[in-house]
Amino acid sequence: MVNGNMTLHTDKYQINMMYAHWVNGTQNDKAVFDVYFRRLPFGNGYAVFAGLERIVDYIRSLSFGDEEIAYLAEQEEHYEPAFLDELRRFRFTARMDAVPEGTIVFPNEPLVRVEGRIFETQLIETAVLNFMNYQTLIATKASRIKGVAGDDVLLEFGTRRAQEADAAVWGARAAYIAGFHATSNMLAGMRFGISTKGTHAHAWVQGHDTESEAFDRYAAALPDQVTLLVDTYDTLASGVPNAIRTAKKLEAKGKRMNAIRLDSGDLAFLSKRAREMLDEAGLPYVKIVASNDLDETLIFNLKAQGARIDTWGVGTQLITGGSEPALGGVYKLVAREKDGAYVPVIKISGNPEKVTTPGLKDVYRIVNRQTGKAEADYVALHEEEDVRVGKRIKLFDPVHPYLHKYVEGYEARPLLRPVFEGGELVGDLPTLDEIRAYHAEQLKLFWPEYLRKLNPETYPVDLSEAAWELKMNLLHRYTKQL
Ligand SMILES: Nc1ncnc2c1ncn2[C@@H]1O[C@H](COP(=O)(O)OP(=O)(O)OP(=O)(O)O)[C@@H](O)[C@H]1O
Ligand SMILES: O=P(O)(O)OC[C@H]1O[C@H](OP(=O)(O)OP(=O)(O)O)[C@H](O)[C@@H]1O
Ligand SMILES: O=C(O)c1cccnc1
Repeated sequence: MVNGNMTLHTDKYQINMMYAHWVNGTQNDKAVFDVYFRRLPFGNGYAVFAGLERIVDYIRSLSFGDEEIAYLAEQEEHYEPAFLDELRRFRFTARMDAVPEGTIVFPNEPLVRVEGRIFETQLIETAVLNFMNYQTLIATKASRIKGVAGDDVLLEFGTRRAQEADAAVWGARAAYIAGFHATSNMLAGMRFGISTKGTHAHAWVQGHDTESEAFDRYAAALPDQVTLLVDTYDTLASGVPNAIRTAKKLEAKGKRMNAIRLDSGDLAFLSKRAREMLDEAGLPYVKIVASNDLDETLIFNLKAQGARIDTWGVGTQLITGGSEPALGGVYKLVAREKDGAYVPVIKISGNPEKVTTPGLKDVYRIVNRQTGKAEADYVALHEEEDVRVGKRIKLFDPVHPYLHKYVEGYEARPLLRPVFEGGELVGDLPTLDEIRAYHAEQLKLFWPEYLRKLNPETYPVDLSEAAWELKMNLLHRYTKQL
């Protein structure tokens, strides 16, 4: 884990901009930033928002101490002593709103909104994105795996392959949010209260004269949690028969063996055959755990092949994001204070997807009262009343505005909730188990078409007419100036 003061866990350009604001006397001007991502990972139809708890921990501990100040002074001779004194007095006094962890989220909607002095709101960009991008990516991958595993047990085994310690520990938490049952990482277990599970490695078997001696000794040491790894030499010829013998000895002592673990070879064939052998030996209660570079595609295929696997141990492909190593979340300025009031700002790009949506905005989940299902997310300017009071609104696709419909009688659920006000945390954060339960509940809000793993339907994220017009007006203003 990155230990100690994380205040300098930021890009140098943030400190440079803070300095330039300070030099120009604009450091107290207010600014509004939106955090969002533009593209869903893994071809999935949704993402699972995670990372807020770490963001909150980080913000609450922000402070430039002697070591940080001395380092900055040494790094940049232009940083004047009075600027460094200002940093010493730094306190986070801004407002932050965010969607709760575990929320199902979509591209181009604000997930975190930060509003306050530019001096503070600029500093935190890097760390906020770092935490949110990684944890949201892993929670989303875990959710895909959970989606195919159904009620089977899912164990997070990734630590040894994670991109270093923080990723392992926070990744284990993200996986748990999305429905994993336990982790092998003891630090994650201790820190977050996630249940921990473990079998044994090949080294245990290799470290004995015979496989059966290894199994018996392990069972004698931990008789209530015996899961034996059966593939060190030959799964069907020696591993499973030896495990059966050990299970019978345990029965004689009034104990029941938990499981065997398969870690190589054809997992469908081996699990079916091992199941038969265990059943024939009168051990129907002994479960089968499988591991070996598993991901959602393999688990789906193994189930389709009729594999008799009860528990899936998933490591590398989960904790690293597998095919997608990063979520591309961004932190964009959407309004700034001018003459005491907010003015919306825009970032223009040749790529229409990269044009930002200006203004202080809220996002609502529009839920159909008849079906209880979410119809669209609706991004509106903060001052707009219609959606808040349930008036008729126009839902249209911002890329193809002619595709539209009107809705009324809906329920509009605000997604952004206050997290900090005046720099103070608003209320308690939910517990990890509350987050996990909330996430599972959230999934029921969506039609299965949006949740399927392969070629899901695109869930609409719409702009209000006012938000769309503001965007178009600013676009035209700046393109005309060019
Ligand atoms: N029935 C199956 N259908 C599809 N993929 C499978 C099946 N059984 C196993 N796999 C996957 O195939 C990949 C290769 O497994 P395999 O055991 O052949 O090679 P390996 O990992 O090199 O084995 P070992 O650990 O003995 O070196 C793994 O990701 C494994 O999960
Ligand atoms: O396969 P993953 O999803 O990453 O799950 C974790 C892997 O870690 C262990 O293997 P080990 O470190 O001994 O390496 P190996 O089995 O790949 O040789 C375990 O036996 C799993 O195979
Ligand atoms: O407990 C296990 O079987 C385990 C833990 C971490 C990695 N691979 C396997």
